[in-house]
Amino acid sequence: MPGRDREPRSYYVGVDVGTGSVRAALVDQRGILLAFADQPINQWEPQFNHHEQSSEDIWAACCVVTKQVVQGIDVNQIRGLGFDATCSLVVLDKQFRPLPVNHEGDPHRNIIMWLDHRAVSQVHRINETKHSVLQCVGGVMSVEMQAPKLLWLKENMRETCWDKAGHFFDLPDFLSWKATGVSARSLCSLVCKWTYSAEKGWDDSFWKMIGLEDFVADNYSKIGNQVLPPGASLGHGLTPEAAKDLGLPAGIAVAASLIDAHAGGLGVIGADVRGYGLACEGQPVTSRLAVICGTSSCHMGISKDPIFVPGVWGPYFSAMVPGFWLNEGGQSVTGKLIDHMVQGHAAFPELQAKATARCQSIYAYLNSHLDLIKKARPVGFLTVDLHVWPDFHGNRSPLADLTLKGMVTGLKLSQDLDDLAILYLATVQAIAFGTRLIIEAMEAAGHSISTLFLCGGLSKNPLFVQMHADITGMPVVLSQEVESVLVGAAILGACASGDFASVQEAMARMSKVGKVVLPRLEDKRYYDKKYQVFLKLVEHQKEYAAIMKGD
Ligand SMILES: Nc1ncnc2c1ncn2[C@@H]1O[C@H](COP(=O)(O)OP(=O)(O)O)[C@@H](O)[C@H]1O
Ligand SMILES: O=C(CO)[C@H](O)[C@H](O)COP(=O)(O)O
Repeated sequence: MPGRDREPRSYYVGVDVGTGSVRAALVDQRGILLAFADQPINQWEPQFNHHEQSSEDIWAACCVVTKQVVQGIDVNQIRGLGFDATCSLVVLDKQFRPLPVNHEGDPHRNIIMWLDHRAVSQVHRINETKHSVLQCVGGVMSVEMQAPKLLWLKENMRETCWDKAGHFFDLPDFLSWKATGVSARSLCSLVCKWTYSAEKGWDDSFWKMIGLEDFVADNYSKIGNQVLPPGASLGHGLTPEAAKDLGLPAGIAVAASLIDAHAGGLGVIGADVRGYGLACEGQPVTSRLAVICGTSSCHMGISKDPIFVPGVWGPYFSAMVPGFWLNEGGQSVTGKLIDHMVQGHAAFPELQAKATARCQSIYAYLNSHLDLIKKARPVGFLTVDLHVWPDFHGNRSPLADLTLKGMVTGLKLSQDLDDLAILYLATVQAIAFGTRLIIEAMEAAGHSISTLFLCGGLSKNPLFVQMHADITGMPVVLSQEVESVLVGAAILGACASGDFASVQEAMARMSKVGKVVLPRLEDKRYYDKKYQVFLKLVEHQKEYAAIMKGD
């Protein structure tokens, strides 16, 4: 279109803090990524099930990647900035300095990560209260939420942490505070991880009942008594100090944030699907399930009315798409489990050497190796006698049982590359069966889902995507921009800038279909049989536990 290039362009910066790395992108009004940068972040595991990070490290990484993506452009064209991050707990003292969350007293490590399971005893006691707030987390609170972690700090680190703490932030809210000096919390974090209700606010009786009456007494000032919808513009925008750190102009709009999975949901769920022949075309957006697959997988389904799904978090009002209720199913380790299985196998050094020699990622190599050994049958049939139960870090949904463990049946004496490749395949399939179980629970409670929208690091793996299509029997939509979580973060920045009237409008303009992967329906019988075995595995695991508990 003549003259179009001369129009001043508007850019947004999205920053996404995942478990393993920080990513930033420069995104335009059509949702196109013009620049991308990433940087790994430190994690500490001082003891089993304790996982910690550093808010200073993470902020420094945000600054590095943001500076990289805006290099060479006129920064005055940047209209807004949005953050998303994992729902980890950041602890600061009364002067906003990091406080240690560990007995070693290392103040650098002031974050209890989302996957930290130190607060098992606390979460059991919280669940025993049967308080009504638990109805909005699937009936059972997860050890990965904030209330049990806060109680752990009070009971285990009273003098060194609890008494000195001035501010407890969800990581996405910490980032928006750091950028603007505004400590208002996002409705997303508070509703999904802190038991806040969009309609009723905090429930004093819950905090008193679990022994954290301290928050009630000081009017929730340490955990948030000002709450804003995701995408709302914060204060006066980017402070001069943060602007210098990030390499952006002071005063640009900064949005109230989202948890990473929720940003992924915004990045994919609103795309225009016309012309792809999908069952969700012409149907309400509630027929779509966004699945954000990174270290963990999160299954985000929305509805017009609240739906209570046992073992699935929510219903949360307006926590992702404004005006809709959200249910969030999840698997605590998916990418992390695949990495664990592959890296722990005896043939891993051989795999690494061969992949490096071919300049391929280990996963691209494994996928081509499976193609080589599958012979005449479809690749998925290589696991006819090898089955995996994937809950190596407990089950988040729909069983909501953190005592569950991983299982593998069908092991042989071989340790070669074929063996590694087939174990990897069985693990990928087990994760997809876990998704099927979550979808069945959501549908039994009233959701009606026809199409999956995948994003996150694992959606770059074609085998992972195809197995999700084959095992759920649903088409999988992949976005035009692989880094859809960053598009979601940029949508927040775009909303805060005022360039779009609503999150829905920004979603419709900025998220786009890239590719559709259809299920191989001819393999359905085989996967139905494997699913039967999958369900038997957990049944048997429970039987074993009962036998061992008996006299
Ligand atoms: N190109 C790829 N092929 C296969 N797996 C990938 C690829 N890229 C990332 N992954 C996997 O995705 C997971 C990390 O996803 P990511 O979205 O980066 O996680 P997080 O947001 O938790 O940091 C890892 O398990 C990694 O192995
Ligand atoms: O609990 C979650 C969202 O509600 C996520 O699992 C958690 O934030 C980690 O995300 P990721 O796997 O992308 O690192």
